[in-house]
Amino acid sequence: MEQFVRKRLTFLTSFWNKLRPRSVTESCSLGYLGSDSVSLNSEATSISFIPKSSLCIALYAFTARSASELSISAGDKLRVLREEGEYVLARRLLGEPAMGYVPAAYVANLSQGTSAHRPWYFSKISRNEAEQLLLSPPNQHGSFLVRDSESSKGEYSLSVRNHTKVSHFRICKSPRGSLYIQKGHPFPNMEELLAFYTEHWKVIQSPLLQPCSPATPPERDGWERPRWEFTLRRKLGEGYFGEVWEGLWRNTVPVAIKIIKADMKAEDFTKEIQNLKRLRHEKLIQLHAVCSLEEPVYIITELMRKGNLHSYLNSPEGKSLGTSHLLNIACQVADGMRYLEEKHIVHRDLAARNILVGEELTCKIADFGLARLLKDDIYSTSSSTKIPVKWTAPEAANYRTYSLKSDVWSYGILLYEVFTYGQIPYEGMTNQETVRQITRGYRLPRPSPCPPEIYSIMLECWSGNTEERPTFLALREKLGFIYRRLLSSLS
Ligand SMILES: Nc1ncnc2c1ncn2[C@@H]1O[C@H](COP(=O)(O)OP(=O)(O)OP(=O)(O)O)[C@@H](O)[C@H]1O
Repeated sequence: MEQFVRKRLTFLTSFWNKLRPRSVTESCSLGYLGSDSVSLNSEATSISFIPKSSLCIALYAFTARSASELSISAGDKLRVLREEGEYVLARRLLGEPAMGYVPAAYVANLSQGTSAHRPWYFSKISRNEAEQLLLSPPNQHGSFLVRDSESSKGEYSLSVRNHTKVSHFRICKSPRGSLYIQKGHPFPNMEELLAFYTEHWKVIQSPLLQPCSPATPPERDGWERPRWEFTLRRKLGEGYFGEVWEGLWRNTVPVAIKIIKADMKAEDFTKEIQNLKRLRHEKLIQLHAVCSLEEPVYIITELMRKGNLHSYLNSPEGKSLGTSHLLNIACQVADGMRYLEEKHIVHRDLAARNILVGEELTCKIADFGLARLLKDDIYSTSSSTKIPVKWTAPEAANYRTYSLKSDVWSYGILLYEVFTYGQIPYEGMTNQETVRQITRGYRLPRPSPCPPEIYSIMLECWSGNTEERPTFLALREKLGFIYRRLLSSLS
């Protein structure tokens, strides 16, 4: 009834307000949802009537990458419905009604006072954090912030950068609520206190020139996903960087999840991630996502159900493959390598153990941990990275000079693995012996199921003269031709 009369008989508003003052809850939540021009003071009032954690402001712009995410602009007001890992589910309060996930680090709780209207208020940061922030770019001499005092609850501290140092001033609160730095010089609110010391900065010998800039947003790119989206199902294997699990993405998409060991150096595995991010080809393992903002880091790639090619060739299913299937595998790997060749990327660890097998004999190249972009067609390393000697060309094993031609040598060894159903090359020989024999001109013998035509390709790959080794483009064409000819002879 009251609502009806208020709405219809607006000229009686002042009378109604005297008779039955409107409830604060009602007016505040309406103000919040319906207007963009809510001042900080009115926010402060409304916050006490709506669960504190739910009202937030966007600190940075974020562009949604999927239908489940919400694009926001810096300054947008949001209602956070729940927190999920590194993301929050939020509803935009103004403009087009929209809801979705945004990174938690991109929003700040309004009850903590972070607001476009009080850019100098940094609420819960510590004295040390304040110093670090003020002393790092883009902050400079005269940058300042107000934070909650660590030692006196309910009071504040003013931190000001003075050239290369930071000075801190306690802002005390009198029993009547006024604020002061110097006893006997109170101000009714923080704005007035700061206005006074901005003008009379000499009193504190620290000029207040500009509010502190917040830290730049944490680096995120389109690959970063919240961890809760992934569930681990079954351990598939283990490598140098950690365990690999079969898992599900959002309970629907099957994926492989590499869980990086906590003691791994970030620079080592980030190389693999960077390579996966910039390469895309149907014969290269596809990166789906990463969870890299906290440990353990997850690298999520497509799931190849039949595991690595070396184990697969040794399995009953692998052992039953005929020559045409083996040739098909060889063609797929050559195709993936041709793509890397085109991009001037040297893999450095091409071997059957680093090829993954999926349904219908799909093969994809994996393990880009050692892959490098070639500057002058040759990559030299002085580091003593563990070398898979039996797969490595002599010039790379002896002098650490890697090139696409050393990958071609490794490809020849991979052909040998394929046509021997996963036998170890140079079986019974040590690494040292292998290098010695190779340098003397020894080459692996032709495996019995291997057609002479394919064996002569292997020998070309193992030419001592790098120039005489074929390119991957030539290998793909030659093997493709032999494969098609074989298929037509079978049909
Ligand atoms: N995407 C995937 N799909 C299915 N199985 C996988 C996938 N990635 C890895 N695996 C399995 O997990 C095993 C370990 O993989 P991982 O890449 O960690 O190590 P690796 O290739 O054996 O060697 P390295 O120590 O050089 O990393 C692989 O041999 C393979 O069997």
